[in-house]
Amino acid sequence: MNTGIEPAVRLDRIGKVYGTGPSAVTALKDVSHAFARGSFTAVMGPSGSGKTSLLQCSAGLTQPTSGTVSVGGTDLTALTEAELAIVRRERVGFVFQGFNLLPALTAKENIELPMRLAGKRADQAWVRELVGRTGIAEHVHRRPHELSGGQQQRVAICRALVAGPEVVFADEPTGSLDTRSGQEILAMLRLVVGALKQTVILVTHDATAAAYADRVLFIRDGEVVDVMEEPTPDRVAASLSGHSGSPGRTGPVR
Ligand SMILES: Nc1ncnc2c1ncn2[C@@H]1O[C@H](COP(=O)(O)OP(=O)(O)OP(=O)(O)O)[C@@H](O)[C@H]1O
Repeated sequence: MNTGIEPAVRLDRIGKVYGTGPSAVTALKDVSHAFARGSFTAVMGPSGSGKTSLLQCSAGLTQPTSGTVSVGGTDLTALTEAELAIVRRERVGFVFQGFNLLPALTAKENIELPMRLAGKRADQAWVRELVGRTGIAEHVHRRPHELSGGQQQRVAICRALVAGPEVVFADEPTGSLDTRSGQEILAMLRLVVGALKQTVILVTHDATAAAYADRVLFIRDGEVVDVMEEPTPDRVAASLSGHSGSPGRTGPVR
């Protein structure tokens, strides 16, 4: 199962079709990609290109129509809904644009919530390390409305990491933040990848945000059309504008 070289997430020829008959919409076509452990990947593409579908299939939030998805060597497409729910709670972390913190709970209680829901106690040394690394240690007893947007997103990052997930999915995590707070959050995700060897998959529309990643997957019409290694904001922006014509491949599609 977990053989060291097994990627954090492997997509093998996944397709996703919503609906049936004449109204069917094909969101993903035959997508294959291996997300290496400890890597930071951005997923970019025009509106409706399939980014959210890719993320949802990869995270076990929805099943692909064809192909297989493995997280840490476990084939999610072979699991029951109850088994998938355990994978989502214990092996995958999520960070969303809207933070999704519970307003009645303190920051610390929000961070520890996934563990409580799993009937487990959060490892206090790990919680201290997370809040220390994300710079919110002195705010842990505040409730979300007493924190800035950037601080709330740091809390959400700690919550995503508390169970020691194999992969963290971040869907437009800076979408509701000002530029500076957004950059701090992206730097934080970068740090988490570097210091904690965490695997992060980031969906974004923003070339500057994508450039924090190790590589960028460009999606169009449900297909991976380009992979860029060591992206810079300028190269990402140029590649995005190039996609309105023929895609200029900058790396292998795996
Ligand atoms: N539940 C659904 N039922 C039917 N069609 C859907 C559903 N979810 C997504 N789609 C369609 O699948 C295609 C891909 O959608 P998806 O949300 O994955 O794209 P996206 O790249 O994330 O878009 P955006 O950047 O606008 O969020 C679109 O044509 C969309 O309309």
